[in-house]
This record gives sequence, C-alpha cells and structure tokens, in this order.
Amino acid sequence: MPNRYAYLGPEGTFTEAALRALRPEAPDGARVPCDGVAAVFDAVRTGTVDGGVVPLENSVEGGVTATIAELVNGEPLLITGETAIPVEFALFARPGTVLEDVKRVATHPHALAQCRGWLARRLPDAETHTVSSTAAAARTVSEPGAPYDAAICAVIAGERYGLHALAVGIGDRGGAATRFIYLSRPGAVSAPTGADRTSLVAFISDDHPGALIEVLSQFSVRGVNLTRLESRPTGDKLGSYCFCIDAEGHVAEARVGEALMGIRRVCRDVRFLGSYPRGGEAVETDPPLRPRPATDAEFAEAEQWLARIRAGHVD
Ligand SMILES: O=C(O)C(=O)Cc1ccccc1
Repeated sequence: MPNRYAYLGPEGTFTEAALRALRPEAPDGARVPCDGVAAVFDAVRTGTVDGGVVPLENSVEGGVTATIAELVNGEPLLITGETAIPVEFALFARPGTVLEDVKRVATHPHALAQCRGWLARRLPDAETHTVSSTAAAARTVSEPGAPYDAAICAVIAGERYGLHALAVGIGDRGGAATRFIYLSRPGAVSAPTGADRTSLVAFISDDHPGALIEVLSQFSVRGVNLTRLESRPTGDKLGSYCFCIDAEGHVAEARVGEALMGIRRVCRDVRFLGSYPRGGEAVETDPPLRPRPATDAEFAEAEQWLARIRAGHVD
C-alpha cells in the first residue's frame, strides 16, 4: 500500500502546500485531510497514516498553540522533517458579493491575526470568526446558507471552492512565512545531514532563580545556536511552565548530545522531539558574529583527554 499522509485540511490549506513540498512524490489520494491539528496527531499515533504535517510557528504570529500543546502533553511523536513556506492571504467570497456586502469574515486564528490592519481599514464593521483552517473557512463560505460572507484564505483555496477574490495580498506584513513539521511515530532518528535541527521540551525541576539560565547555558557553553524558545504552561498548576526549544544541530553530534545530557541533569524531565534536516529556509548570508564555539575536533580531543585522566595518565 502506498504511504498516506495526514494534514490540517480540508484541501487548499497552507499545510497542504507544505505537505506537497515535503512529499512531492505522494500521489493524489495519499494526502488525508483532517479536521484539526489534534486529528493529525491522532491519525499518526493510531497508524491510520504513515506521517502527518501541521503548522508549528509563524514569522509574525509565533507558535501555533494547538501543535505545541500536542507536542508537550500528547502521546509522544517524533518530528522527522520540516519546511517553511511563504503565506499570502486573500479575501474570497461567493460570486456576486462585493466588499461592501461583507459583514462576517471567517478564517484561521493565525490568518486573522496577520490581516487585522487590513480588516480595520477596509472592513471596520465586519465581525470576525475563527475556524479550524483557512480552507475550512473558504469551503464553508461556498456552501448554501453559509454563516459567513467571506473567507481569508490562500488564493488556491478560494479558487478550489468556487469563490471569487475581493482582495489579494491583505496580510499586514509582507514576507510572512510559516514553518510546518512532519510527524512520525517514535523510531530511529535519521542520520545527521550537516544542516539539522533538534527540538525538545525542558520541564524545570522547581521554580527557582536562574532555572531558565541553567537550561540555556547548556547550549551556550557548547556553542549550540538556538532557533526557537517558547515557554508554555505545563497544565499542572498556575505558574508551572516548560520550555520548548529548537536548536541547530543533531543529537548524534557531540555538542548537542552533551547539551541534552546537561539539560537532563538540571531538569525534572526532558522530552526529546527529534533531530531532522532543516528545510525551506532562505539561504544564509554572512554568518552572524558570535564567540567562536569549540570545534567538533576540540570536543573529541577533550573527551579523549578526560578518558586518559580517568585511566590514570596525567598528560
Ligand atoms: O489554515 C491553514 O491554511 C493552515 O494551514 C494553518 C495556517 C493558517 C495561517 C497561516 C499559516 C498556516
């Protein structure tokens, strides 16, 4: 049976575009739309699909709460891939609707947050409603007796559901991009590629001064660059937080492996979410100026030195 992949549906979401970028070989019928982020996680967990794609973070709006909640508290899955794609928003309505007719607009919460300026200028009196995805909004608007007059969605979604564009390029910030992750059931971590990312959740032992510094310093002293840091409530009690961290590098590399061990020592719990190839990023230009981290050779040499000392040599 060919592989099947779950994604935040219905057809026409930005997540579908991300899945197409991550699995370009997947034939039609292999992509399984799900009603929400949690449903994608469940489809992967129960094995009805081989993998799944969900949005993780947006360059303007930040983390996608539903995804992070599943990664932190849900039955564990592994992140085995990622891609980042540009997101451009348009306003679509049933044919015959003009902008002045639009009283109720539906879309995904992240799309709404990124189009607020445009809505305030052009549709100041319209009610806004959030639904499970931009394409779900477009599909609902296309149905007879729809409770909304227009959807904020991708052009491809508006066209897919037979709507017509009232405005395109309505995002408040040009160049917005969203990062999507590919989820697999737990298994072996793929080999390092040289351009990888490692994701984890650190649960600090108790609330004490310097708890976050203790975690972050495990990376900084080993020259590991962080690409995302987000604090999330653990759900246990008010004021109880965990830290969702993305770092450059692969768990098979000494500096990342040692940083993970260091975090394990100072934290109540650590959830390893995966090491996987970085994807979909703009080509890096000049590297940022930062203190020179130790090289891999220096890590290996230091390990040998420690082994010699432990064996009774003093050189
Ligand atoms: O609703 C969609 O189309 C999604 O894939 C989620 C989303 C929404 C807004 C920006 C990026 C991703």
